[in-house]
Amino acid sequence: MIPATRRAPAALRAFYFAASSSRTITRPVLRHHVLSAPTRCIPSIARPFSSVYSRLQQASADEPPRPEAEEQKKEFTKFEELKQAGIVSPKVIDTITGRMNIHTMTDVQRLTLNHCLDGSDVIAQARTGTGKTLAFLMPVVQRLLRNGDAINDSRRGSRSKLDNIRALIISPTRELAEQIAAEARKVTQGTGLQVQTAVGGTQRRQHLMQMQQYGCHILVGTPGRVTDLISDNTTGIRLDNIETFVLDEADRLLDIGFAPAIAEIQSYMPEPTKSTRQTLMFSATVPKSVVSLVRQTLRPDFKFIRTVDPEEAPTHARIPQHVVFGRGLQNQIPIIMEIAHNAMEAHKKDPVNNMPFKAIVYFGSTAEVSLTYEAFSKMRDPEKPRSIFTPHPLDPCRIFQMHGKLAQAQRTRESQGFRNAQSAIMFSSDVTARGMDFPNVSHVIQVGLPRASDDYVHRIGRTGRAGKSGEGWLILNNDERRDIMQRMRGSGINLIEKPLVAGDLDMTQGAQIPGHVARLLKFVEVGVKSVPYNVKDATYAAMFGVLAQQNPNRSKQAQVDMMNELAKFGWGMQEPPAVSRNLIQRIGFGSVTGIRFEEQRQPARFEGRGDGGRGRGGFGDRDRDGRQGFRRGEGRDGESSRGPGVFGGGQGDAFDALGVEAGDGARGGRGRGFGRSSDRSGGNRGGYGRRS
Ligand SMILES: Nc1ncnc2c1ncn2[C@@H]1O[C@H](COP(=O)(O)OP(=O)(O)OP(=O)(O)O)[C@@H](O)[C@H]1O
Repeated sequence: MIPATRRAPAALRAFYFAASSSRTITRPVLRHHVLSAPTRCIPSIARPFSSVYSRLQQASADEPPRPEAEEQKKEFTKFEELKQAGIVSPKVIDTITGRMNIHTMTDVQRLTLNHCLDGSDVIAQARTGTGKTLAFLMPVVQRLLRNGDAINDSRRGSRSKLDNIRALIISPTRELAEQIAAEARKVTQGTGLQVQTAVGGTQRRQHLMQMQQYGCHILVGTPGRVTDLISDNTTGIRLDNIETFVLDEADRLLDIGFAPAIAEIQSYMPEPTKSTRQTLMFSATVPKSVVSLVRQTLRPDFKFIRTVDPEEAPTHARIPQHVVFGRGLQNQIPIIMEIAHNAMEAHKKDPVNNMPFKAIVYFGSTAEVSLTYEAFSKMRDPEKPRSIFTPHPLDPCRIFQMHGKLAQAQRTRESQGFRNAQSAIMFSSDVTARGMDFPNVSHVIQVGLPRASDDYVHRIGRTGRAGKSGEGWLILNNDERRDIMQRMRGSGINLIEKPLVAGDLDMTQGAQIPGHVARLLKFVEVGVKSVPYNVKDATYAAMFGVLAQQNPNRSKQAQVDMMNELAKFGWGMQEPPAVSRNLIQRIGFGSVTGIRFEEQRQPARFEGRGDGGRGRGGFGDRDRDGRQGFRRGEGRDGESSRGPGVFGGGQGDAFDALGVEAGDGARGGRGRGFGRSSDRSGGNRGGYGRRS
């Protein structure tokens, strides 16, 4: 609840709605600006930094004064020039050019700097990975240094230090907030400015104590934790002195999920009409709906700066974007494996022209992330001895996962691990899709279309950052070919179709496949079958919503048929997982056939079986020269040799029901997993038996 005194007054809200006199600066102007004489630019850019210059005369003593007339003619492209011209503090520039090794400004940095410095409200749109963070951090820091009083709080008591927050930067995710804070700490090094974080998950008390001890001039946080701290009177955190409010990934923060929190945060700040507080909004995507929203939030004379021509694709032209079609959902994991294998081989053969394989793979649900992560983590070569010393088939590529259901400590570990890895795959939900600057990501692989085309742009933007190379892959189903290709072309994205062996395989039939892919499928088989039953169960349930959203044109019956094929031939289950009848009715799948309901399950004691007890689907024996037959006869491999299990006839095993580890399918060929009774972890290991 927002305290009455802090709610935005009606007059202010009316003010937000006032007609805008903002100016939009788009790419054609930029081209002109960049390519021709700067003096012929539109006025606000043609006098770069002149409007800030007079104020800079009052800046700290280490900034040399410069003649104003000369400044007006200059256009700055190098950070060093900003120092020489006295535009930005030498300390800040020395850090950027020295410690961060960044010398030339990007378009968005150059075009927004003077507006940000002179206190204007700005909304800026620039492609992913083009340095938007520095574009807002540098002026934020410079404004604080210019008004030198910000730093003089060393004699304050611990509580009063918390009402000296001068800049608040909000980002939609914890990892992004931490990343921005890390960059802000670099930029402010040696300036005396304190940067603190307020992110959800953990460490509320610790963050507060740190703020009380060291003070806080720049607070970087997520909407939830920031509202939590400012609405709690006991924290002493106040936003009365905020000079700059930054929304990174602004379009995301203004959408329905975050908008109430952002409005609440604003209600604790000085009104823009009665103060010099500025608001800066940055994103790679600024849909029309957001432009009308920001008119309500920014001052009427805000500047809209775009370095992306609305007629051009919002993704980088240098990043090839491939699409591969699979025969069914069961082809997805083999396709990812083939992409990984091909990229690793290419790097081995020609390391100069091919980056080490480092990929982020996006899915529409957390459950799919978990399942694929489990499968890839547990892949191994069944022909090699099972030991902790046996290398993973994708070695040296490391496997990570990232989604919102992980504990914060694990999120941090996974994120750091992926950041530092030379070669890795991170299976991820959209929690990493925006803003995350993982170095040297060579591939972004999207499994199915994301919710919105803007999400596609942000996901792809995790590769090809700061001028580097990279490639995008989109994995779709055959039945989406026409419809989705048309939709993508409509949004200006040029997808290049790239057939892969693993995409064309009919995994419901015996098939002749090339040796190298057959080998990969062996690894996939071990991995997929090791995924615990509860993970497959959750994934199956989640896919009702995900698939319907990804392709609303597909009939519900066709969708369920595909999901059932996946369970059988992709996950090795005899029957698809059972789902709640209520849920199915609610989501409108009531008339679809082929869905198994929970009441059809056997009593719980018979459910204590891992996948091994049930599976007999798509992965099967291979003959010696690497050809594989997919459709198996029952009883041929480990899982069915033990009987069909809970879904196939209720031959449950008391051991299973008790959750006791009774064997190891890989070793003993008898395939036994555990299930739902007490020890689910058993399902990770058991149950895949004999192979020829
Ligand atoms: N002028 C520059 N020259 C070269 N590299 C830069 C420059 N400015 C920033 N960078 C680097 O570029 C990378 C991407 O920057 P940043 O994360 O700010 O991109 P972004 O535009 O915010 O991307 P996104 O839209 O994904 O949030 C970072 O590693 C950053 O250090």
